[in-house]
Amino acid sequence: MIEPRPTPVSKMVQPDDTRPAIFSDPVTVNGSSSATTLSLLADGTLCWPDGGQRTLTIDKEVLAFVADGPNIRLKTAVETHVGCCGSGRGTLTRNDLVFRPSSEESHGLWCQKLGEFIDSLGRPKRLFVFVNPFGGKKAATDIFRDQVKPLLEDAQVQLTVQETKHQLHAKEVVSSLDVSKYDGIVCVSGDGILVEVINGLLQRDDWDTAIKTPIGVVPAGTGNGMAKSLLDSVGGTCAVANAVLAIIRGHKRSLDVATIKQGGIRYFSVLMLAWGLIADIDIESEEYRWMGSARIDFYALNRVFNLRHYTGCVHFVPAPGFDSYGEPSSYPANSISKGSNNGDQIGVEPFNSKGLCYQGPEIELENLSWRVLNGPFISVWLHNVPWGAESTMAAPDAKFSDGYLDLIIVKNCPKLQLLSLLSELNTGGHVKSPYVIYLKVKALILEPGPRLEKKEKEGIIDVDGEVLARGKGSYQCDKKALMAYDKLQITVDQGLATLFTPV
Ligand SMILES: Nc1ncnc2c1ncn2[C@@H]1O[C@H](COP(=O)(O)OP(=O)(O)OP(=O)(O)O)[C@@H](O)[C@H]1O
Repeated sequence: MIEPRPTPVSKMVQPDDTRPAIFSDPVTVNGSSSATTLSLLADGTLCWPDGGQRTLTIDKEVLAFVADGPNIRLKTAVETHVGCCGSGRGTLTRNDLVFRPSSEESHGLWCQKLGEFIDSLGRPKRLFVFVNPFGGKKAATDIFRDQVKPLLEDAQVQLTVQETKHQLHAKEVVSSLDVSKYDGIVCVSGDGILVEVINGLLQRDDWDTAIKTPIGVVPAGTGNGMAKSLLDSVGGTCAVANAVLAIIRGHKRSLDVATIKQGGIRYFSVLMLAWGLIADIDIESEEYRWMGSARIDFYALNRVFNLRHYTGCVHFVPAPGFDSYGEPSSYPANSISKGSNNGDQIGVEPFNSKGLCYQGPEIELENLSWRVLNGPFISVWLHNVPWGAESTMAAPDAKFSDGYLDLIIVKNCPKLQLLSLLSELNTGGHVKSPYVIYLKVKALILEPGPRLEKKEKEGIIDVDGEVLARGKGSYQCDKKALMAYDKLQITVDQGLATLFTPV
């Protein structure tokens, strides 16, 4: 949470006069009667003596500056540390630091030097923002108005805001948006809107340039796995203000995109795919939504005590160092059967109205070294980033752009041990269990089969929190899904998408 404060915040540090200054001149700070020397150092630190040496780092702490008559007003957001040694991340305090240069000429030079430095940081100036009023606790509209907009306005970012009106609205908008008018697209939502944006960008005929548009995520849904993964990767808390500051600062990182393919249908995933226990808990517990967040724990217990095992197999291309898992096999090509697209799903057909969409990575799958793990399985889980939700660290070793997906498999596991490893999902400790197979893969073919205990019942395949396929006799199997409960292929394109990221 960012707290506005009446008094300026800057850091007091030991004097360090050895760093070169770009510009240095006498000023008065915050209405003080005595002048001091303010210096802008080459690394973007502003420092001035005031009892001790005070500093502000432009990249991290200055949102923008405005010329305010004879004064210059710096809009700041400074992290203040509480507790011993100042370790860890603290709270953010928003503030203005006002200084008055000694002359009109100096005022002009300060504006020029500050402007040049901020411009060199490559920060976004124009953003297209999606707000999903229906995501999570239906708080995204308030979060945007109270926490996101004020910060972006302080940072002088021009905003074009679109509230999503229905499912797939974000995908629709993005598929024809003039992305050249924006320096990024921001999702004030859960992961669902992010996934729509990725799929919308990749269904354009100019997908190869469109997908380079940086995407920002502000946690305002139920599943905020991507925002949590980004913020946790730098030791930050998954808070709205931290996510917005990361967007303002404009640092970027690339993100692997997985292409899930069945027949002519493609779906682009950036978070995870689940089949078996996790998918069943995630999707079937919807029925107990009235219980609030307890529904997941309640339904997980239910599922463990009435445990299902799914027959089928997982063919995979292991990452280097993981080639001892499973048995050698060959590319089980030919029969990736036709999907069941009913036209109102998120997936992408290989052709759009004008031409060709993104087809997935160009990999000669038949030339790779395939291996296979045969069922029955309790759970098969594929993860692109560490966190699947704010409290689920599914794949602690997952990296944003290593070009691999983390595969987490549970086959045989006694029920008590299964409960214990589910309880460790919030720390990632489950992957150390002897009952968990944890490896990295470059490509995967999933052949889902029926339940061992009830051959007439099949399962659900869950991708990024949405149902991708519903087998016979599964939960709500009369509802249409994008793909058939049949063989599907997953490949990874290393670093295809770009995210705004904290550093
Ligand atoms: N106006 C709307 N009405 C209904 N659904 C919408 C609307 N706008 C977007 N959606 C859908 O809401 C879904 C959830 O979006 P979001 O990413 O914000 O939240 P989430 O945390 O992933 O999911 P949820 O909170 O529903 O569990 C998306 O699939 C999106 O298509």
